[in-house]
Amino acid sequence: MALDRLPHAEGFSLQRRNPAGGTKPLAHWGFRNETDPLTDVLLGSPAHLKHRATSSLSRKHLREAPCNIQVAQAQHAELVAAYEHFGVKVHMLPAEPELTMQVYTRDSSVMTPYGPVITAMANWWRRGENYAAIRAYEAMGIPIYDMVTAGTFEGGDFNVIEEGCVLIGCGGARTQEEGARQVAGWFEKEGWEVKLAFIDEYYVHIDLMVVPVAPKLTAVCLDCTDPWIVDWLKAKGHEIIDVPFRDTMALGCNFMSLGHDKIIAPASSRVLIGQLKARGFEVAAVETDEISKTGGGIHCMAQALRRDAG
Ligand SMILES: NC(=O)NCCC[C@H](N)C(=O)O
Repeated sequence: MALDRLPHAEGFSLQRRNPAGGTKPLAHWGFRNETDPLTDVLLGSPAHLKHRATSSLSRKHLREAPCNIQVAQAQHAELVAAYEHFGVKVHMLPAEPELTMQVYTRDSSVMTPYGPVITAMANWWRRGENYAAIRAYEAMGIPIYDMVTAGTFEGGDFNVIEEGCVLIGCGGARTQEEGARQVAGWFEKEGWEVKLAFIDEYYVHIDLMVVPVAPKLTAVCLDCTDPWIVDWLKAKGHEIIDVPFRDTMALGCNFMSLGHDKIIAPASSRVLIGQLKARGFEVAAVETDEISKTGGGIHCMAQALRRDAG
C-alpha cells in the first residue's frame, strides 16, 4: 500500500537547502522542538522484520534468545495503537521484503524545520531505506532539505535538544565523523548551536542514552553519557532524569515524547516510568522487549513528521 499525498503538500524538491544558510522553514511539516505536540509520525512496517547481528546488543540476543518475529509484530501493532490512542496520525512506510530493518524509521531520514535530511546508512542491509525514504517523502509531498554525501550518517545520531540546538552522535561505525561534520556545517549555517558527541560504537546511536522528555527536561543514562553532555544540558537549565545503565542497554531510555506531558515508553523501563509519573506525565507503557532484541526502541521506531508549535 502506497503512502498518500498529504494535505498541505509542498512543492517536492530533492534539495531545498540554501547553501548560504537562512533556509525557509516549511509552512506545515517539520518541527522546531522534539518535545512539541506530535501530530504526525512516520512508522515502518515490521512485516519483513529480521533479527540480524547488527550490534553487540542484537548479536547477544540472537545468540541467547532470538526475537520471536510474530510477537515483535504484535508489539509493534500495540505501539501503533498507542499513537492512535493519543490522536497522532500514523503514516506507515509501505512494506518492502528487502528492507528488513525499515521498522526503525528514525535512521533513514531526520525531520528538521526545513524538511527531512536523507541520511546515509552504514550497513548494506539498510542502505535501501534511504531510497525508500526519498520515495515516501515524494509521495507525501514533503520536500527534502538535503542528502548526506560526505560519509555515513544515521538519524538516531541527530538529537534535537531544543529549538535551534542539536547534539550529533558520532560512533564511527554508524555515523562517521565526515558525515557528522557535513550535517553540522549545514545547521551551523542555519544559525544552530551544534555539538558533536563522540560515542563508542557499542552504543550504536546517541538516542540510546539521551532523549528529550519535555522543555528543559531530558532523560540521560548518566552511567554511559559523557559528563560534558550532562554539564552542557544542565547549563541550559535542563533537569535530568537518570535512566539506569541496565535499562538503557535494553532500550529503556529510548521513548517518544508526544508533547502535552504525554510519553510512549517501553513497559520494562520502570525507573523512567516512575520518574515520569511522579512528575505528572501520562505514560503509555508499551511492551517492546521482543522487538528491541533486534537493536532498537520506541524512539528509533519513529520519525516525527510534524509537531505543532502551539
Ligand atoms: N536509532 C536507533 O538506535 N536505531 C536502532 C537501529 C537498530 C538496527 N538493528 C540497527 O542496528 O541498525
